[in-house]
Amino acid sequence: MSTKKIAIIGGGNLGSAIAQGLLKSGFTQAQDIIITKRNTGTLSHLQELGVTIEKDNAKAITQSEIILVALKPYNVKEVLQGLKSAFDPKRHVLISVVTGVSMNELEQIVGEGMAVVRAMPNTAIAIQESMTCICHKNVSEEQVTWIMKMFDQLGATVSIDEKLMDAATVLGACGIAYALRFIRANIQGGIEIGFDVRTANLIAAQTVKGAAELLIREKRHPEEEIDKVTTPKGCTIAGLNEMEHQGFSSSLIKGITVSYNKIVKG
Ligand SMILES: NC(=O)C1=CN([C@@H]2O[C@H](COP(=O)(O)OP(=O)(O)OC[C@H]3O[C@@H](n4cnc5c(N)ncnc54)[C@H](OP(=O)(O)O)[C@@H]3O)[C@@H](O)[C@H]2O)C=CC1
Ligand SMILES: O=C(O)[C@@H]1CCC=N1
Repeated sequence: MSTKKIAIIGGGNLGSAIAQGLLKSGFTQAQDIIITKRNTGTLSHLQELGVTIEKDNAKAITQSEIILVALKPYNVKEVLQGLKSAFDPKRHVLISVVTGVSMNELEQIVGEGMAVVRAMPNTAIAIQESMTCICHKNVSEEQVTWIMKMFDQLGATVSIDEKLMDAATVLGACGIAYALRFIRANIQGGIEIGFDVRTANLIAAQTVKGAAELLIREKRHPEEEIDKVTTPKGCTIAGLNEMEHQGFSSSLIKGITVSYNKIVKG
């Protein structure tokens, strides 16, 4: 358990999910989390758990050591500029989960020499099942150890070069939406061939979980596992080939590159 106080600036979808994951993990106690947003009404579920809800960002920052910024990319610079005087490079570590804003840009806004971390988690962080990619600047060894320990409580963590952060955003953070859409399509198909929606949901989700676990636990390549399922002249290969004729893999690869270009080119 950590006693460092964490301020989450921007308690929206991801900011709240991080607070939930931190509480579930036991890494941080509710009294050591402050979460901010302007319309605080949506944070009552966290308030009930003992988290401090705050409208005043500067107050949250001065009361904390770890400042986790989960604002939208379009207002993060303006909001942080207004908070510059609240930041203390000797005391604070700034962790940004904001898409497309570099560590240099963040450092320029909050102050030269500030310990800056970029982390790219996904919304499964709420249940400690995130994939989080991390890079950092001006961060001491002790701070890195602490940060990795925190994110390790919230799922899997990998350190990457900052130049891969946009790619990490697409594959890991957007990726959860792509995976969910895949599951939804399976549910729709499952209903068409006879299942009620709840049963189809369970079968589709557990099947995807099992497939993922085979890759994660056994460190296998997908095609190695697919080969075990595709009986010659069987129904799996017939379905798979039809999916490929319809552009299944191609549509995913194209979607991923469009998503990436949206971050890089705007
Ligand atoms: N959602 C996701 O799955 C992921 C998102 N990200 C990144 O995380 C960031 C947040 O995304 P997401 O949570 O989806 O966005 P949200 O819009 O849900 O959250 C942003 C929050 O910031 C609050 N906010 C706006 N202005 C201020 C302010 N001046 N002070 C304090 N809070 C403020 C807003 O609430 P209010 O208007 O009430 O103030 C809002 O709830 C983005 O940069 C996104 O790119 C990264 C990975 C995954
Ligand atoms: O869609 C978005 O822009 C954000 C970034 C990653 C997930 N959601």
